[in-house]
Amino acid sequence: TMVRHNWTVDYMFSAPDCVEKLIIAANGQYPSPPIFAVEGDTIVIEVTNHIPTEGIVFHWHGIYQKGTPYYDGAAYVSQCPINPGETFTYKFKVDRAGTYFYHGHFGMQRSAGLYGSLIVTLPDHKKEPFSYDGEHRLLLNDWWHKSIYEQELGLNSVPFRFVGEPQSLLIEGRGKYNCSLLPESTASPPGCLTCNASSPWCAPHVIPVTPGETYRLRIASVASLSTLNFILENHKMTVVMADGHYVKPFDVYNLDIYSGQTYDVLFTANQDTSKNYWAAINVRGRNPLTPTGLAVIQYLPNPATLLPTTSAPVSPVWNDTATSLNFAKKLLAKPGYEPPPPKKCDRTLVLLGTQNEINGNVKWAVNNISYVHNATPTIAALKYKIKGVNNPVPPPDFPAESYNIFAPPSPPSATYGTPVYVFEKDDIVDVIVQNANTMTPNVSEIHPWHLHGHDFWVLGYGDGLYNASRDPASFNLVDPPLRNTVAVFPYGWVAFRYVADNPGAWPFHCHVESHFHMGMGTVFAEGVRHIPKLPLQTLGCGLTKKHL
Ligand SMILES: O=C1O[C@H]([C@@H](O)CO)C(O)=C1O
Repeated sequence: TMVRHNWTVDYMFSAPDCVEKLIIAANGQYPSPPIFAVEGDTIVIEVTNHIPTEGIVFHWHGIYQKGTPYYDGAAYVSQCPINPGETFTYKFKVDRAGTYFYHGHFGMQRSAGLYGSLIVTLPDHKKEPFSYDGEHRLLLNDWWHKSIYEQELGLNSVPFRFVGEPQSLLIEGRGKYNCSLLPESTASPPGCLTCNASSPWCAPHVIPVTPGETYRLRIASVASLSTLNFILENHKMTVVMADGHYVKPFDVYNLDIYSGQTYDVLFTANQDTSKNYWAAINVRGRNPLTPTGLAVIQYLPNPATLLPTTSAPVSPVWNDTATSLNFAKKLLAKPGYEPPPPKKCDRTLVLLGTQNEINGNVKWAVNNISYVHNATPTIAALKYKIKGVNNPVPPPDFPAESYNIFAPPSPPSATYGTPVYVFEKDDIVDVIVQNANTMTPNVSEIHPWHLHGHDFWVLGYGDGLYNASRDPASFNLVDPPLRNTVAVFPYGWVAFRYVADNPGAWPFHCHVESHFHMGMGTVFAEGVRHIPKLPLQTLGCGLTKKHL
């Protein structure tokens, strides 16, 4: 079946947390419209860019794009941005049921609010290995009051101005900023809107449940910066899926979700029916300065306005990495439902992620290359053999086994580049992402790494510097979980395996919006000879014009 949408994308004033600001939205809706499809459907989205001043693209996060790598929606990797006034049609198949989402993938458009849910359900003749009575979507994110243009300028300024910790946390696009914290001068519109029950912006998101019934929550994080910890007050959750793949079910009272990840969890409304409860998110992984994001679990027939009288649920302390790692290690593939990985790899790539400095600018780099876009999309450069686009060729290997990951880079040693790691079609590739100290002594940050066009098996995590002769022996080759985004913990490494069976050019990057914007990413490509003819509408920028 074809699932068709027609979207017009524009700027819009919006106040998701009661404070008005500029956002980007499709069809004047925030979050942008949800897409519902059945496994095997073809999704057709006709997008008109109504923004007068900038191009846009849409990335369909977690969708393989087999045979349509040019519709992956990564600006300057898989296509030219859609110019102001242009109409562009995405057309791709969704081949695996699960909880997904989409978002803008040009500049920091995701942080401007350009995202929505993409829910793929099973066809009638297939059944989930679990049962439930109803379901709810929960798109989670962190929120700033500055526009992405001010944020972007700050990131590119000398001295550096970081985006800082978010002002609010949102659940399904709703949150509530503590307006009393705003300076007097900005407390009138367009600043803080009146926070009262009659203002639709200031009401929390509501999750209605019938007592006794079991619900599936489709949780997705599109956060710009924060690791979020999700809690259902008083309710136990059973984790059943991660990034659209079945896991061995296990119970939790809270869960960490990194930007770019999704979880499907089940819970039963089995608490005191006279009350409503909080669904909550807190920041973990960074010293939090942001109040808890809250939604209401409404036990019907209680009114949604019956707010819990309890205080906001509390998450494990932000820097308790052992708890995060413990949760990460509980995620194992459900046997019989997910394929195990191939037993051996053809190639191992070790990638070192560092914070760095280039001409006074704070940057992030992968193997000392800080990623910058080239005006010619990588997929076009590969397909049409346009030289000089993806440099350096070949991109560098891991700098040195003797690199000191426990100290700031010394001397800062990154350069700008537009690398592409090219693999043979069907190569089995192991990737080790090595974390290190930032420019600040004794600081190493969490990074959620996302690969386009693929899922990968998460083979293991380790502390300190990866040891190629010792560590592979510890890899889980029996039941590692499949996913598209995985966190690397402070001063540690993460290893995953994937099969390069999807001809195309696929970004591999930190899903923290500012970090990717500051260069923390690279591109993998495979099966270059098999890349299909590129639709004209994806071209028309950089040297592709000359080529055409
Ligand atoms: O990219 C970042 O920059 C700051 C800090 O490292 C320098 O101000 C921070 O916390 C980041 O995640």
